[in-house]
Amino acid sequence: MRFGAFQAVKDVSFSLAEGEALGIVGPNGAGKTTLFSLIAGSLTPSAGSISLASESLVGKDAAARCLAGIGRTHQVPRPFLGMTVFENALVAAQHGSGLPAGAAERGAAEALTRTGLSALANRPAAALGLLDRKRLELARALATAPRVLLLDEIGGGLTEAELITLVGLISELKADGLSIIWIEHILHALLKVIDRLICMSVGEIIAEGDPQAVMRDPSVMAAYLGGIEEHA
Ligand SMILES: Nc1ncnc2c1ncn2[C@@H]1O[C@H](COP(=O)(O)OP(=O)(O)OP(=O)(O)O)[C@@H](O)[C@H]1O
Repeated sequence: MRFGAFQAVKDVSFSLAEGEALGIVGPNGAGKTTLFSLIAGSLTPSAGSISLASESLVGKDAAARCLAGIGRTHQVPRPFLGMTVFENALVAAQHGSGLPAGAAERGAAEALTRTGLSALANRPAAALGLLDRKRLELARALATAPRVLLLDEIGGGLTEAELITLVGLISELKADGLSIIWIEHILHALLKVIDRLICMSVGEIIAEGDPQAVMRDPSVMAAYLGGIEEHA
């Protein structure tokens, strides 16, 4: 992926097994969010291919990829602030799940139950605190009925207790069979969930495999110059 002369993601190749949780770490500017945008279709790569369950996603825009099963949360939650929590989930279900009206409504309600937001369903999104905004960001992604869930630094800014809640929730989604790719700087939270870890640096994958082994990799330590938890 090029931004002018700058190549933000280059020669990155990996696969995700069904039901697998894959973590992605890497210093700021490594190209992690750009990679998500390439998968979700909000950026078009200058070269390369991507497929979901052996069906090519090349040429499909972000809306089509969402319908195909790519759900995404953003680093900074972007709810429709003037809408209620339920309306936010409903819009996501109506536009992203491909389900007929009644089923989309049930899907939205289920996403709120799943994320612990049912009691706040009629609250305006603008009134939510950070953890609930993160929950809503996740609920909106779940309401699109994803097969693959992309989580972009969903743990950032949360207290330790809030992180425990979030990790429990993501673990449940994984246990239900959802395939997950999670970009996260908060390593101890990430390691509780993931099966495999990729480390990116300067647009490339520099290590991949067993999470503990990746964290011990000298090239990963060098990329961080001093440790990941401190970096967060
Ligand atoms: N729209 C854009 N135009 C120009 N450069 C961009 C654009 N988006 C990202 N970049 C650059 O591409 C590089 C990778 O950015 P990206 O946001 O993917 O990194 P990241 O690994 O997600 O970082 P962080 O951990 O800080 O979120 C950065 O140098 C960034 O400045």
